[in-house]
Amino acid sequence: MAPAVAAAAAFPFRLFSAEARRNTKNSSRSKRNTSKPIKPSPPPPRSSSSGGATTFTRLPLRDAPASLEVTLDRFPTANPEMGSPSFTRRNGVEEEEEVEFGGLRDSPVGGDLSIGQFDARVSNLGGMKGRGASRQMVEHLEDDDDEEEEEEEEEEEEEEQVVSRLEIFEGSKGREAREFLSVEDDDNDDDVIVFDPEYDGDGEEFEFSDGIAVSDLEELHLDDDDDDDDEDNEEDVLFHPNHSSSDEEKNDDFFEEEEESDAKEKGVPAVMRCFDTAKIYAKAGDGGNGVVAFRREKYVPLGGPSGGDGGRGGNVFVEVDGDMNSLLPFRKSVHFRAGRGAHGMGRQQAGARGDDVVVKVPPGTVVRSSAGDVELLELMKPGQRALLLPGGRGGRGNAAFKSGTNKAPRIAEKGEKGPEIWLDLELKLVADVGIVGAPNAGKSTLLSAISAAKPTIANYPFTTLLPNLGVVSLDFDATMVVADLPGLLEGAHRGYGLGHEFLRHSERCSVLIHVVDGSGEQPEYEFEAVRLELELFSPSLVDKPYIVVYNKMDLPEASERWNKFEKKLHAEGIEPYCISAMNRQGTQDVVHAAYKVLQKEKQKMKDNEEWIGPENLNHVADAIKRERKAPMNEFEIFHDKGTKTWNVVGAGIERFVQMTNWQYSESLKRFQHALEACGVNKTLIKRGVKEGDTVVVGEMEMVWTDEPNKNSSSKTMNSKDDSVRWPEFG
Ligand SMILES: Nc1nc2c(ncn2[C@@H]2O[C@H](COP(=O)(O)OP(=O)(O)OP(=O)(O)O)[C@@H](O)[C@H]2O)c(=O)[nH]1
Ligand SMILES: [Mg+2]
Repeated sequence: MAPAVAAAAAFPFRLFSAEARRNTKNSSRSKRNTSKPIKPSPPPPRSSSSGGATTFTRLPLRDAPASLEVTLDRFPTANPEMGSPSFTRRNGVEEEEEVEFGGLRDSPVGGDLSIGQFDARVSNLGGMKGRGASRQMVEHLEDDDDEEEEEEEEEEEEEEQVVSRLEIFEGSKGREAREFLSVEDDDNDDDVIVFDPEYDGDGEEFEFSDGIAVSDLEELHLDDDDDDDDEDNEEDVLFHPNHSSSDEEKNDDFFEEEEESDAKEKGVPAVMRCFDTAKIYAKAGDGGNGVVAFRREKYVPLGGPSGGDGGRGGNVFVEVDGDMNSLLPFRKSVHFRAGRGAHGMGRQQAGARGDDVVVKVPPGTVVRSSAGDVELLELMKPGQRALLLPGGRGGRGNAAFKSGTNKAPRIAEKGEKGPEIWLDLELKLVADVGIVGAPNAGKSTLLSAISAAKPTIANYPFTTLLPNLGVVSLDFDATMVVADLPGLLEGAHRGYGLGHEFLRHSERCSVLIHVVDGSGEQPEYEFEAVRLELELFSPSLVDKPYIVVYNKMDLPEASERWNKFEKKLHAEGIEPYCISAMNRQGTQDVVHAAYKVLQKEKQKMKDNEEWIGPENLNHVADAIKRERKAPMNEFEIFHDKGTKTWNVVGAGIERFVQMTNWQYSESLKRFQHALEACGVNKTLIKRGVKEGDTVVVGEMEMVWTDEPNKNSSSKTMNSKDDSVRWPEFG
């Protein structure tokens, strides 16, 4: 049996990466609806401890056309035919140095590639030879998770197919690695050697005449004797397959202009619609990738692994800003993305943390998740700050994988993806007292009479379009906040007029002042109608303590009807006040009465608060953190008989897959070990998985092959390669 087949026996899957498809043009939306039949993939249920509040990026695994599937179907431990490729490092202009490697080699045009245990076929690179293809790939990898680039990607379909294939098989990436190199070299000569099989070296420091020997790095000897100009005599060998420039990604589209068209609500101007509601998108930063690097120092021939960990992604906070009084700023700023962590570097240098993002909201904002309409936070007091989304953990570099038996691990993790979420914000005004009533009743006039507020007053209905706030001072330390709300019409609860837009604000007021227009034809009827509207909108509103104020007593028609009105209300057990808001007559009595009722209400609320206890504002982030700690052996398997697909769903194992960097050869072995050890293979066999069935774990799709199973278990478990390390999540 050929070595390739022998190694394959240890692993019952043929792998193809859904991630590779993500980077393909053909996976774009326009393609999905065309010729290829799409196998429906039932979205596997996810366990979410945040009550459905948080959504994580999940790729449409089975939507991509089958033609793009990259299949790895042989896993040779070594390829004897490969020989020993070499690379040439050019130091300065003339000095040259050659280092020999064995193991991996790739062809610039096509043919067989082998990476560690894999053997894979890259077909027809066409005109995209060598370095050109590498550059293309890097450019698209940078745009990895950027939605805005999708349209551009559609235009460059053909090139991307090549890119997708290369992405799987390349051991290291060209341009970004080179960027890293050049930065280092500017001030520190030649500290780092970046391995790039595609790089032809024109005009830059290093040149590689052939592929990379990823599999045999222990034997690496980079003699530094020629480098007299190297001050610290230290050199790192850096493998960086997916080194994307974090600067570009950082907060680029912070406070992006909102481009999604507002869902038009009939007859309500945008300024009113957005005054107290907003929809925003928040995403915590992804963790930076860990890297594979090896220390190289003069007189230290085997410096050991020195790849640093990636930096943690930035967090998303929500903070109450006392200076804000509406959600209008969110009309323009919809997307809030925290910065991603920087990638790790050689010499065990960890990447920098991503920048945090603080979403500032006015007091009285209720935060809900758009999906599922789950209430997440209620932020009332200025200065309150909640950690909403914690940034992703940085991936570990190869230094972290070093062990007694594997002293030169060639494995590093990708950074963990930061969670993302769409949020509905709703502002409930924080007023102690709300003035309600029919349009033109004199509500704004009353507010202007009792406070320093200057609302617009005019003799026509719906003068007030947005709520006005005023502070009423009774004494040095006795104040209350009063809100004048837009007028209510009959049918307001069904959307007539404007009042219903703002009725919810009155839900938060402790006391209501109900203003009745005394000059109206039937003040009693008006009073009843408004009460009914409040009740229909929310029964809790009518239960609130309220004061009835009969206004415009200076007008003869109002004073004529007062007795009748008063009698009627007395019969209902209500004591109405009569005032002339315009002349400021009787308004102080109303203020004192309202304040008295307010004090009673506050005392009641205080008594209740003792039972509630302090609120944990970070509970959303806590739930996400808990989910991250989910053990790998807690998973569920869903079988779709129609498509012969087995979906393995579990937060732990999916996270493991997401953080696995498939471009390092040892990653597959580690994954293989993980599937075996956490019982996925066993469970699949128990449930009757058949040859050719598809197994989906997170972003990975695999095809099950029966044959190797017979003795796979023992082989895998007895694997001598100790580079397999269990992740320590947290
Ligand atoms: N004569 C007299 N007119 C008043 C009195 N209070 C208010 N008005 C008048 O009534 C009209 C409406 O007053 P506003 O305070 O704008 O009434 P509103 O209830 O705020 O009306 P909307 O905001 O449209 O719902 C204005 O022309 C005021 O001058 C009052 O006590 N006496
Ligand atoms: Mg008004």
